[in-house]
Amino acid sequence: MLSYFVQIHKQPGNEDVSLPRKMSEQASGYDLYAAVDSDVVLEPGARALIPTGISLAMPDGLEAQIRPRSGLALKHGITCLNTPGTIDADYRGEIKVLLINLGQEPFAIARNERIAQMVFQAVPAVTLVEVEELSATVRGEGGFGHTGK
Ligand SMILES: O=c1ccn([C@H]2C[C@H](O)[C@@H](COP(=O)(O)OP(=O)(O)OP(=O)(O)O)O2)c(=O)[nH]1
Repeated sequence: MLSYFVQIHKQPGNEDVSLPRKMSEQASGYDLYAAVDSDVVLEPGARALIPTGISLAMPDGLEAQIRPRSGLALKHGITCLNTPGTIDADYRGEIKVLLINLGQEPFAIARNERIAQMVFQAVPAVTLVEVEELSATVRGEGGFGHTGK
């Protein structure tokens, strides 16, 4: 199993906000906690950028993905608008979560509430090489449902 050390830093004023946490031993995601000063109410259809109070330093070759929590999505229609959100290895700013309320009722996000999850992924080193022609395949240019139902 690949293993990495990732540095985590709490933004000042957020000592009380939980660090990202795995809720079971083999969970893929670390739950992220809202570092809002007071409740943020998301009206149906509204979106908001929710701070988490943390920033990271990952080794080169790693990214973090911000993904929705299925329970919030099922019960309240709360999901991430840009999912999965991409946290780059060289980003040192506060991690924020762009939530949207696709439900029918207003939803209040409280300080220290679990709002999303963060999954670390290895990113291969890729060099794009421009060529005049691409190698042939059976599929060719077929896509967007060309194989039918
Ligand atoms: O859900 C997210 C997505 C991104 N980010 C931060 C980390 C990421 O490294 C940076 C830039 O994200 P992205 O590349 O998605 O944004 P962009 O719209 O392309 O902006 P930029 O020009 O700053 O790269 O913003 C978050 O905190 N949460």
